[in-house]
Amino acid sequence: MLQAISVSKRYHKDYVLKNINLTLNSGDKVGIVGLHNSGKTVLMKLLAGDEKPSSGKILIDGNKLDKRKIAYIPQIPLFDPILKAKDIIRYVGDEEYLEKVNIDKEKKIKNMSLGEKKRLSLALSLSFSPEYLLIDDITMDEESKEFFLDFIRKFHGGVAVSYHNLKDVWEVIDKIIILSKGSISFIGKKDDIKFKIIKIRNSADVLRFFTKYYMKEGEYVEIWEEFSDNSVEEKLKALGINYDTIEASPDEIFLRFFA
Ligand SMILES: Nc1ncnc2c1ncn2[C@@H]1O[C@H](COP(=O)(O)OP(=O)(O)OP(=O)(O)O)[C@@H](O)[C@H]1O
Repeated sequence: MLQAISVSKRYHKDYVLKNINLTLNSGDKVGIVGLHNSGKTVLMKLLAGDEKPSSGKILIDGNKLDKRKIAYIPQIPLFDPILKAKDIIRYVGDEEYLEKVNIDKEKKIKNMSLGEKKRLSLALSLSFSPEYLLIDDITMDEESKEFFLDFIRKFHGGVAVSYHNLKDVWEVIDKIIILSKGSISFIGKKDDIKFKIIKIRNSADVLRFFTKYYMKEGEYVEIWEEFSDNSVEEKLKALGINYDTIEASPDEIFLRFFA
């Protein structure tokens, strides 16, 4: 169990993370999403033990963080550009780990794509048999991205992957954390973030009855309702108003309510 307990982080006077509480259990696959500058990278660094919180604690199984239990893939891994993959892996293990991440041992860092550097970073951690995998951002070449998504699917420990949308990680995650300006604005299972959009052709009647809901005027009125809630639809039926219902995509929901 990797935990953040009341974690805040500030640089000088500015708080970039505020009172973060989260638990990553073995087997959890969590997508951490947020807009640019919402705090994803800082949170990953703290969970990985690369930086210390200004207040609060990061614990692993109730104890002080043990970095060897965590494979942390930074947003941009930094290696000496003149070295080859085999020179780097030599510090921690043998070249079999390079084969596991499909990296040519003779390839120089300066000739690697960002995705390849991230795969090399993973190879370094694999030698420790990590229990948790933290991947900061999956912006990378398609081959590397597919590699990481597949790795997440097969990994038995706990995974947290950060990104700026849910769509690209949706298939491999089962939980969601949304960061907004350094705070958690949503935490829950994938099923907890379901909304439907009820579309009604604009009419004075509809506006009169539903002023308290989130609406967009135009040709259609849109009313957003949580999936489990049927009160708007029941009211529309009672009033004899025709409507269509569509499911909002997870990213529409994230951007509209939690970003
Ligand atoms: N070392 C630092 N010193 C000062 N401010 C920092 C430092 N590191 C991060 N920040 C600030 O913390 C905030 C959150 O940054 P962070 O990189 O975690 O965002 P992010 O969600 O990962 O963004 P992106 O999607 O662009 O990667 C930003 O305002 C950033 O400028």
